Amino acid sequence: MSTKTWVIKLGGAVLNTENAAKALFNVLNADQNNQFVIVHGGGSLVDTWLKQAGFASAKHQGLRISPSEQMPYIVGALAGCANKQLVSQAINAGHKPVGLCLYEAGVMASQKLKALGQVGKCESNDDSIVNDLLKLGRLPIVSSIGFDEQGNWYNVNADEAAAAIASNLNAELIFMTDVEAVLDANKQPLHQLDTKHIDTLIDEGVILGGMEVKVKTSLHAAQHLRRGVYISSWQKPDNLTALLQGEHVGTKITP
Ligand SMILES: Nc1ncnc2c1ncn2[C@@H]1O[C@H](COP(=O)(O)OP(=O)(O)O)[C@@H](O)[C@H]1O
Ligand SMILES: CC(=O)N[C@@H](CCC(=O)OP(=O)(O)O)C(=O)O
Repeated sequence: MSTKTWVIKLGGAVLNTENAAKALFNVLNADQNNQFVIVHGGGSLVDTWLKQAGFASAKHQGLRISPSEQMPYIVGALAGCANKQLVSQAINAGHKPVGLCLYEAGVMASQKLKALGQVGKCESNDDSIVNDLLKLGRLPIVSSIGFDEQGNWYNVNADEAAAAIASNLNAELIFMTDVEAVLDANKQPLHQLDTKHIDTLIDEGVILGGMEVKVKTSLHAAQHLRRGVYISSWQKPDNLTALLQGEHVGTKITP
């Protein structure tokens, strides 16, 4: 079997369940045929840190409005605490992780929309150290903090960050979130979704918030990568085992 590179995006809520990330890292340890890059969120940790610092935080279409004065807390939570909590669990599971942000992973950022403050969008380039780290047998764990050419920092949605890295690496892409699949209006899991179906479900308000960003980003990635992208749950490590073996678990977003 030829070696594939997989980008696995972990929703930040994985950090709220003790050792949930470690269980996923154990799955990766059992797979010697493939190589892996972890991209992670941490939205719930950012919520907590901003609240503790006395800031109100608002979202627009699933993206956190990120004023400059809040960025030290956002960067601290995502590139600092969340990243290092995952590094800690990866070491404990027997990996040799390296904590990175988008810059080292070869993804430059720029301001998405003035009204959103320091929210960044991804502008990929090739200057990445990820492949070098993979060759050294290291496990890259990438936060979604990005920089532009002037060194300004940005808060990038972690799903968009994962898609940009998967695109750079031409990798398989899995989003591990806190629900087993994208759910329909009756809360039943949807096994497959394409453009038309996604547009309808968003228009009907069935897919919203963070999931709206995730399905739109998945669709864009699936079109760019020309292959299916999966949304599944980190709550069951067996899901990850099955996905790595090519089984269909959760929702497959097709180009
Ligand atoms: N149709 C839907 N199916 C499943 N989850 C949905 C749907 N619409 C909105 N959501 C919400 O999206 C959440 C997942 O998005 P998000 O919190 O951004 O995840 P993550 O942090 O893993 O990126 C779910 O917990 C759920 O509350
Ligand atoms: C711009 C924007 O919305 N950034 C996100 C980055 C973290 C994230 O995406 O975390 P999850 O994957 O856990 O949701 C935020 O500040 O919450």
